[in-house]
Amino acid sequence: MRTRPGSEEHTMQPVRSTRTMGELAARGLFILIFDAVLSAGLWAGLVLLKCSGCGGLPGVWAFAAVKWAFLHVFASTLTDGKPEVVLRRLVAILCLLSPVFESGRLLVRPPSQPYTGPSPDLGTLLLGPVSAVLACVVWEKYLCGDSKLAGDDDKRNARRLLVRMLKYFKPDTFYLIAAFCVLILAVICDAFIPLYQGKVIDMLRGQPLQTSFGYAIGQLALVSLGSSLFSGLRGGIFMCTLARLNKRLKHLLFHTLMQQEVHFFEENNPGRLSSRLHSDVDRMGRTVALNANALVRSSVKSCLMLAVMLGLSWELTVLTCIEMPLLAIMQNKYIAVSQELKEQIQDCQARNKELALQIIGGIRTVRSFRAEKDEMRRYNEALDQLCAVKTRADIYSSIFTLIRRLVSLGIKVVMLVQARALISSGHLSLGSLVSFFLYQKPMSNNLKEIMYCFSETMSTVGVISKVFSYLDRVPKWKNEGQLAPEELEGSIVFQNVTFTYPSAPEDKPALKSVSLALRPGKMTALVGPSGSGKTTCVSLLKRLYEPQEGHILLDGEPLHRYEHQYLHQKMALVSQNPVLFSGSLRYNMEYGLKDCSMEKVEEAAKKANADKFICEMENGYDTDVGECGGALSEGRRQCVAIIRALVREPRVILLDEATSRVDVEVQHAVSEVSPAPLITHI
Ligand SMILES: Nc1ncnc2c1ncn2[C@@H]1O[C@H](COP(=O)(O)OP(=O)(O)OP(=O)(O)O)[C@@H](O)[C@H]1O
Repeated sequence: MRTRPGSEEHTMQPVRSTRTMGELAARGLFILIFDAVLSAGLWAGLVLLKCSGCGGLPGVWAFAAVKWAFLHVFASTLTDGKPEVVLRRLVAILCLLSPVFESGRLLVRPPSQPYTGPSPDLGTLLLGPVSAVLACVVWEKYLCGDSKLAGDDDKRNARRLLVRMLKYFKPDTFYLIAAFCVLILAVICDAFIPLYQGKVIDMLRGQPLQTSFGYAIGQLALVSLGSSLFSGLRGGIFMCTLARLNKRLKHLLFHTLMQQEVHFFEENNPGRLSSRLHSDVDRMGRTVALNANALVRSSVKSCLMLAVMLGLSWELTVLTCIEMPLLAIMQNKYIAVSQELKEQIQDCQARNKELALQIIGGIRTVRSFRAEKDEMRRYNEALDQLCAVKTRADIYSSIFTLIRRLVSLGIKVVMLVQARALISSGHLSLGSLVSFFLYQKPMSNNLKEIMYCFSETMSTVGVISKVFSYLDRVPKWKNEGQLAPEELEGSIVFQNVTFTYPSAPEDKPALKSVSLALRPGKMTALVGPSGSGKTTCVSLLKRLYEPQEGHILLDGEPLHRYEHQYLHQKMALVSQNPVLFSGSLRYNMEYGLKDCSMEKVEEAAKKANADKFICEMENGYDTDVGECGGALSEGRRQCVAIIRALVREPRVILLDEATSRVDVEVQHAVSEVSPAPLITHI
């Protein structure tokens, strides 16, 4: 299997290891000294120019921006142009602390009191660097940790996988453009609904003209109608695009699976492959498409709402916005933990599904050994494991929800206090406050949705990577050739063939330097004790595996030079346990043949002495064989498999203990009609 995209990056030497902690601390100290020099320079300048303040809050923000640029250049010079993340973080905190603190001071001051600007006392000057260093140390030591570099690689990897996933939407570009246009129209209408609601409320308080009241109601009705119409259209187009993507991806994955060598299916059991094909493809398409939709919708809506909210009250907007970074940090931590748990849940679910399939599929064996209780216990244990992981995930989720709600509640209380002050000072009308609150809930929902989309998309990365690893898998077998001669004699030669099953140890070959020749038109029997390699010879002839050494020649040409379809038509196999597919007898008999006439099928059935029992069946050749041929006896299943081989008119027929359960007449008939049968297990 190919390596995961981006996995080569894990071999990169982390920057941190090349620079010691001592060096980092020294660089941090230099940055702090330079910051102190810049701050002292500002105050000295203000004193010399005899300025009473530094230009109010805009001045504080402007100085912070200039300081950021200077400190960043200084940090780059110290680190050969590549400052560590921790140093960049230190610079950012040093520059942001003062303006954020001053903005908060301006917000919580009583409206009657004028804003005085920052004061140059020693305590305030020291507080900035000390809190910045503390914040960086806590972040590095307890929140970020050594896993950060690996995390960066994972994120890069995730981004690459998501970009690749988005490329699969290319054939639906037209649908997507239409969906996003309608989405933006829906969002614009949505964003203006609370504003018009507030306007209508303000009009209810005064004595407005009938016409202007009707006009306001009309505007509200119009945006509401637009919102409903465009939202419906958006949903419809997105779902349609998603269905098309799912179909494409499933087809592609199924096609890739069909190309794989037999050993791949021995390594990956059918339950897991089926789950990848159905649940995982569905999940990855749904997550990426719906999250892209939600992300764009929420982002556009948030920007529009933010603009309207700033217009209503910038003070309340700033308070609303404080909630965001806090929630983002918590969400980030939660994603890291929940992602791991989600993967564990998926693995447990896949195992349980597999176990149930195995037990139900083998119910006859289970019953005949009276092993129901054992199997119930096994399944119960598997369910307990799943339950334990789910409980852990639920506990983490509850703790996260609790903390998130407490933070929101605290901010809401501060907002109410500020709103009261603004209304009493006449800076805010009641209608505007109602509008603001009508915006606030959807705004925070939008932000939550953006964060949720991010975490949900990240948690699907594991699933996407597994599906892509199957899509990228290069089958480990030789490409088929083009040889398809009209005349084929059917002589087979094994020349010094050595073969070890891929899953077996290398020193345990199933065949070792085997040489044999099968002459055309003659019956050859392979006889040997159990495990001596008779079935292996047949599997190699059918190219289910490739020998590691030696050659198998058909009419003097290596098998892989023959065209796939041709080879399997000329060399038909009836295996030990023939597999039939759900459907009619006829469907199973002409399986894999494009234009097979009924006459051919009947002729083959007659040759195998089976037409009598088929005609006796209720619907003759159209009789349903049940799931995997379960409605037929084992002998009849073998008969159908023999007819399936004969209908191909093969030059060589391989009977791998294929007539063990059929009547002597059938056995005789088969050996008579087969041009060159190779019979094993006689
Ligand atoms: N899919 C497989 N993976 C690994 N080893 C295998 C596999 N199939 C068979 N073997 C091993 O290869 C050897 C030859 O097996 P094979 O089935 O060819 O023997 P056989 O002569 O047909 O036996 P029997 O008469 O019991 O059917 C055995 O040791 C068997 O355990």
